[in-house]
Amino acid sequence: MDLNRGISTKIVRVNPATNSSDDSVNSLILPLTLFDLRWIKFHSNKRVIFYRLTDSSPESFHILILPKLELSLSLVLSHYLPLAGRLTWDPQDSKPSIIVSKDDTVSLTVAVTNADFSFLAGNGLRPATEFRSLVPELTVCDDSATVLSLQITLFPNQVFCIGIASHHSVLDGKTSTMFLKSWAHICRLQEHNKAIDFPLLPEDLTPSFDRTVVNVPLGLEAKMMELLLYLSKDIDNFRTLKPPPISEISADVVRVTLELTSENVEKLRERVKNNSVRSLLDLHLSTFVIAYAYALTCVVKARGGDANRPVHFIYTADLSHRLDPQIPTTYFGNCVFPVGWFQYEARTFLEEDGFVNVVEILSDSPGAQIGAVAGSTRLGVYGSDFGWGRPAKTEVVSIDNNEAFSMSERRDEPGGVEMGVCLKKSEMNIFLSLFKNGLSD
Ligand SMILES: CC(C)(COP(=O)(O)OP(=O)(O)OC[C@H]1O[C@@H](n2cnc3c(N)ncnc32)[C@H](O)[C@@H]1OP(=O)(O)O)[C@@H](O)C(=O)NCCC(=O)NCCSC(=O)CC(=O)O
Repeated sequence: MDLNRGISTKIVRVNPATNSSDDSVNSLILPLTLFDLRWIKFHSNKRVIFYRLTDSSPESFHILILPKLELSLSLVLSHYLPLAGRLTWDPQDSKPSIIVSKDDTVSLTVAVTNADFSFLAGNGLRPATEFRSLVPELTVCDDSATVLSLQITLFPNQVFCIGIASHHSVLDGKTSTMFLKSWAHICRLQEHNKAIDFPLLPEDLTPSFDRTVVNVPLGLEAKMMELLLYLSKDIDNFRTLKPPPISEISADVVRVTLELTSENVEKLRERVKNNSVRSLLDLHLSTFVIAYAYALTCVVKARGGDANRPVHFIYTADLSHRLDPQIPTTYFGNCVFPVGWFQYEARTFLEEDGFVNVVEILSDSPGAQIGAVAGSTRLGVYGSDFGWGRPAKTEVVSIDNNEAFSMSERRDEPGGVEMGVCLKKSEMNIFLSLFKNGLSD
């Protein structure tokens, strides 16, 4: 593993805890639904979450904290068994399934680094490449892929981070955050010395694996496989779980974290109301639309270039409460689907009213394709407390290669939005000046 700044690592395999009197944790097959299938050839979602410990030394991290994290991981995996399994596409099957076998484990990399936490977990400009070494890879081959891979990295001065790589066809943002909160919940029980052999999870964190709740018309899955074939860049080798190759991240790509306060959002909202020719009833002026339209307009303007060049933009919608019947909030699996626009040219964004134009577009009904906003302000990722306080910072690492934004709630204030953006340094400087100046206009 290429690790910056003197990281040392070891890899441990964590198995789902089994009750010695119960040998039922043997094997499990979980089919993919329509909403899972859309993501089978996607690159893994990668997130890193930084925690600041209160009173610890590297010794106590290894002696006390790491064992608690490992034990609670093993316990939580017994509730989330599919995460120990593999996405598997057998030659005789028309679609992949999740298969868990008796001795399946999750890979946990344990690393120690002397990188500067306050720099990496700050909001300023940071080389995007530095985050790669904090999150492990999934193992993917043509007919099989691991579902979850974890890394815990200890920094100097009582800080550690958890890096999570997950397969999008198994976990969407809601399910992956639920898993994280469940792990944190069980770890907190250990931390408070309430160690119980097999702790139950609260109802809102107990995953439901019942696939029959996804009630979609028969035949849509076959249509989805046709769509994937159509979108595949390698039609001759369609039956592979390997995602299309992506180019290496260039060394001049930098990451920044931006916040829009509720006041910023309100001001931008007023700007749309005052400048749009549309009736207010035709505008969807949510925080999400305002933030996405604003940031995207600044990115397109920062790149400049030919006003006729196409600009494709996309987001992912959670359909769980939009289906009839609705899907329970504890359902384990994807309920998200990508929504996108492909017919616009850069000029729409470059005009003086570019931001207002994009709000109007996002207010309309969509077409469909891949996603470019990772995360959501609704997932509550800053609520994942393992017993040492809320995260100091979270980053979606995987936005560094697909021009996506990440979104989450703000850590310290209600309302507004925290966004992550990765751009080449030269574009980033222009983007930041547009973003900041636009808020003070
Ligand atoms: C399609 C959307 C993005 C559109 O969002 P909008 O906010 O514009 O529109 P909306 O109709 O949903 O909401 C309108 C207003 O109601 C509020 N609102 C609605 N439902 C809410 C809820 N459950 N909790 C809190 N607020 C809610 C919104 O905050 C907003 O108010 P206000 O204006 O005040 O905010 C969203 O509905 C959605 O589906 N979000 C979830 C997307 C998601 O799950 N992403 C993760 C993808 S997977 C992924 O990325 C991988 C990973 O993370 O691992």
